[in-house]
Amino acid sequence: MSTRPRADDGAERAPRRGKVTLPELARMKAAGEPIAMVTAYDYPSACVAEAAGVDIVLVGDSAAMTVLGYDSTVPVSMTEMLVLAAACRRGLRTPLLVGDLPFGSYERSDEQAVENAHRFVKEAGCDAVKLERGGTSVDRARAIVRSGVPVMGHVGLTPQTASQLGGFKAQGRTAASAARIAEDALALQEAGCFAIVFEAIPAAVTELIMPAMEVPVIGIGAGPATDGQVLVFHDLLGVLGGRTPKFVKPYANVREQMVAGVAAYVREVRTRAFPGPEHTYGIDPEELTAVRQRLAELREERRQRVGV
Ligand SMILES: Nc1nc(=O)c2c([nH]1)NC[C@@H]1CN(c3ccc(C(=O)N[C@@H](CCC(=O)O)C(=O)O)cc3)CN21
Ligand SMILES: CC(C)C(=O)C(=O)O
Ligand SMILES: [Mg+2]
Repeated sequence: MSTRPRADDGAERAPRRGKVTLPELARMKAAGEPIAMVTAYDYPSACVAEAAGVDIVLVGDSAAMTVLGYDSTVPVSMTEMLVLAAACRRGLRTPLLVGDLPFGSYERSDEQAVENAHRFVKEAGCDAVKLERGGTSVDRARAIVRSGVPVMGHVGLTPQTASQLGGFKAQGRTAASAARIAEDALALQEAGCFAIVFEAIPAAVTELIMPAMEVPVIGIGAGPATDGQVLVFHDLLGVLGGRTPKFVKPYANVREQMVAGVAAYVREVRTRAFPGPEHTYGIDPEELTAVRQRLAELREERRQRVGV
């Protein structure tokens, strides 16, 4: 029947019909079916998202911190993002694939924004792109949509400009800040964004804005009122260890398992318990005799050449 990849724990939801599209996401919002989004940064994480039945995969610029080791999202380049996005594409069939435009790749002009959006589509096979903030980003979003590429907006805590926001801190905790978030979200919606991420916003503020939102809103630290949720792959699986944002729920502790696995390997290398016979190639005894003879001949030839 279905040739769709399946999670092997059997705990997965009902099989889905096919590729997730923009109309499908709009239908899910209208039907009140929550949208599940996760980040991915490479082929294995994309394969996991596919097998788990995720609706939207975001190649997040959080890659700067989760897989490249930077201490903010600012340094990651378009070139780096394209490598990661293309790897994700090769692991995905079903979810919508969104490329996160990195800091510096869309602010300069509509032309720059359209060019880099097209690179995500043409060079990495993305279905859509995401950009941060209101203000000039609203014009960039409009330009990219008009150029034929779907755009996801992102308001609230916008990590690319976190220094202007006082760091990685929740937003919308004053009337002025909450009103600004609402205005930015509405402007992005009017610019043609097919969905908007709300990040690190009080749940009560999200609830007040939601009735005005006609496109799907995907929350991360924005409470339960949104149309869907997104988390960073490495956070929800506990790949990294160390501090995680307040909104993260750890569903696994993969780092512990990875360290234990590598440590067990190191132990067995040192005790020569690995490799065992089952990891070792055999050879036909007659061939082995011929090998022995041939090596003896080579040794003899070498002795005569070099002397000794
Ligand atoms: N691994 C990872 N996960 C993320 O969700 C993520 C990144 N990296 N990198 C970019 C941003 C940074 N993010 C963050 C980081 C911290 C908080 C947070 O909850 N901060 C606390 C403490 C702030 C403080 O120091 O006062 C808060 O209560 O707001 C939120 C979002 C979200 N993004
Ligand atoms: C957390 C999501 C929304 C993001 O922008 C990222 O991972 O870069
Ligand atoms: Mg991002």
